[in-house]
Amino acid sequence: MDNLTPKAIVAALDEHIIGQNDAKRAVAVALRNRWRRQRLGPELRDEVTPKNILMIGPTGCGKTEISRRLAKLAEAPFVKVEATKFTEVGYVGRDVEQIARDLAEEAIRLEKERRRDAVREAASKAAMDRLLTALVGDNASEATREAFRERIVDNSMNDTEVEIEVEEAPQMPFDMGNMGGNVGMIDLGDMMGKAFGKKPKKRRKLKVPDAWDKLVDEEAEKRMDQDDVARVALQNAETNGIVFLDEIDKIAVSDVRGGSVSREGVQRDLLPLIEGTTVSTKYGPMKTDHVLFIASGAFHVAKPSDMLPELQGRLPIRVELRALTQEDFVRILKETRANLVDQYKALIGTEDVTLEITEDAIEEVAAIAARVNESVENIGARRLQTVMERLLEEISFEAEEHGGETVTIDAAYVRERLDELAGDTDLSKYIL
Ligand SMILES: Nc1ncnc2c1ncn2[C@@H]1O[C@H](COP(=O)(O)OP(=O)(O)OP(=O)(O)O)[C@@H](O)[C@H]1O
Repeated sequence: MDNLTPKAIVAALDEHIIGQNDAKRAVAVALRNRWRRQRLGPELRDEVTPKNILMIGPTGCGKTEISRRLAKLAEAPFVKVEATKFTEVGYVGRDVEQIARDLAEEAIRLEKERRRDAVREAASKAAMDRLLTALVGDNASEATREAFRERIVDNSMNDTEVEIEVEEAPQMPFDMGNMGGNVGMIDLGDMMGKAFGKKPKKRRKLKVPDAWDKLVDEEAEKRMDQDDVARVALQNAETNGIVFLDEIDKIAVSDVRGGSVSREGVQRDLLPLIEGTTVSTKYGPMKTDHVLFIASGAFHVAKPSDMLPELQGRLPIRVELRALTQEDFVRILKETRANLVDQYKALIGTEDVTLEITEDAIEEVAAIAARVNESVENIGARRLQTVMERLLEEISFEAEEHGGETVTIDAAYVRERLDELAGDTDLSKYIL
């Protein structure tokens, strides 16, 4: 974290996201401010609240991607929520607290992943012991066990089924769907586990690889101090958590009637969460005061000034992201790390086929994506996915018949595969 200066953060984001410099700078500063806050004395530290960000820009231009990458860089718990979800029928006010619970859940997952390495070896050994006993019984000789072990390791038993005893959360005895959003607090398995000293077990028949995964999981869990995991994770969610609130513009316009929940109501419900409140999670109470909120929307119809004043005040940093151009598409295809072109090359490469995509083919793909965005609907860089998939459909389908060959995609091939589709608005609507 010490090395993550704003410049270093922007440089890291640059590897994945083309353009959108204002947004990158804003999130970089927000992240660095957290690090700075940790360095303050206790009195001041509690006063400094995150400067939440409002990202304004059309769909598919990198808003989520920047936020997600930022979280990954900081190893911070991250959740994405559609604000419109809370306007649906059946919504009860407190549902928004589920956002904090989801963040806690994500922090737990991260913390367990972090600790998994330390217990991997011991967990694998114990899992193998249990798997072998399930396969050959308690009384088999060491030689038999070893023979089976080798067969498991070299994947010869992948289709074999085995019955193992696994920990299981019991079925819900009644419909908890009616209890609104607070179900997240209750884990019946956990409760019963605590009440009876351990989780209930159940015999299940699984394929050997699935049984292996399940057993390693269980053995790893056993070796972690769950209370400590919860404590560290909750603290991480509180100080480093990032919530991405998409489609905030859709709840900014004044109310519509009939069935749906008041949009202003949703804004009011979100406020305490953003201002800082304490939410009860199944791991304990979680404070949201220092969670970073990144709200985002296209704001084609509503304007940021249509939001409740209190909410506007809580999203003080405004950044605009611009719609992507054909030139951006070329760069996205060529320059970003693990770009689509490299992905397809690698995938097809596994069939021993060398896939070449020429420069002018990439230019042509970008031009077609831009054209379809203009004529059908602008879905930004997402269009590249559909166009590339269509372009490579035939090669993907037949690849294994061309082992050892080199397949070259040039501009002529791109035009041949896509021109007609791209030129026909009706067809593009369905296919590209
Ligand atoms: N500027 C960019 N550079 C590289 N890739 C991009 C860029 N913008 C978008 N993408 C790619 O396009 C896809 C969609 O982008 P993203 O999820 O960030 O959209 P968004 O702006 O959040 O839109 P929405 O509000 O609809 O969710 C992602 O796979 C992302 O990698």
